[in-house]
Amino acid sequence: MSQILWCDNVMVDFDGFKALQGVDLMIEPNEVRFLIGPNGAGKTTILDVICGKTKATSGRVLFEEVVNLGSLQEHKIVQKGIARKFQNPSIFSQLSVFENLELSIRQKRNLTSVLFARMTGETKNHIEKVLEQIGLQDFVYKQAGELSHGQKQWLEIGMQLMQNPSLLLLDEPIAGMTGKEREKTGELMHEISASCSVLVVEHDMDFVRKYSKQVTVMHEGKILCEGNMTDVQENEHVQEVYLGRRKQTC
Ligand SMILES: Nc1ncnc2c1ncn2[C@@H]1O[C@H](COP(=O)(O)OP(=O)(O)OP(=O)(O)O)[C@@H](O)[C@H]1O
Repeated sequence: MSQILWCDNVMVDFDGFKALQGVDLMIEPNEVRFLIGPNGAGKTTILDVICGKTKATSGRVLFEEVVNLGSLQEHKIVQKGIARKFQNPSIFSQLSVFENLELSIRQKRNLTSVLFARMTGETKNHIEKVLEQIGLQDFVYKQAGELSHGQKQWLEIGMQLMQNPSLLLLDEPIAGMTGKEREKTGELMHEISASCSVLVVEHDMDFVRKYSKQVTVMHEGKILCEGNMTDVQENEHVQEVYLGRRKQTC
């Protein structure tokens, strides 16, 4: 498969305001792609279109080359393998780390049946693998509400990973984190990319510089440029419109 996601000429018009004006974006399997741009550039809107929260006015979003996401409801898009972690964690504070992960398994089960059902070995293995990935193996029985801010964010990433996504959308994942937590999150994103592409919206340029390979810059609802961080920093249009200056480095 040559690409996991293809946004093809996507337009979004909010009552006459063109938030996206023909966005073309391709994400490859196992890629970590950073999406940057000034406030109002359309970053969140493109994530909203991908996960079905907002419907494109025109254009297509193809997933795994064949599935047109535009025709699907949000929960169907999740079932197809697209997970999204929003900025504010939506963990269950009263439940343990383990229970939060168990609840996230992609199955049509309600809370009671999940808590009281006998767990298969496969499920346990999956939870253990995710616990290790997110570095919470020593906090299995800790109440989620008692975790640190960074740990809560990782738990929520883990909850998304329990669904075995092919594409994970992250919205400013390091906001409010300490230096060490940021580092761990950067490493985690690359670890995750072994099994899943990651599209991450981020404002922290130091973090982007450190952990990016490919960066897409958006401005006024369009893709301004793409490339590695060095290419992006040297691009005059980026310096002009994104950074508001010319011939300087970001
Ligand atoms: N539901 C809506 N109705 C009208 N305008 C909207 C709506 N949602 C977003 N917009 C506008 O669309 C533009 C793009 O917004 P978006 O949130 O995608 O930008 P962004 O790049 O994520 O910005 P930020 O970095 O500040 O979060 C903005 O001008 C915003 O005000």
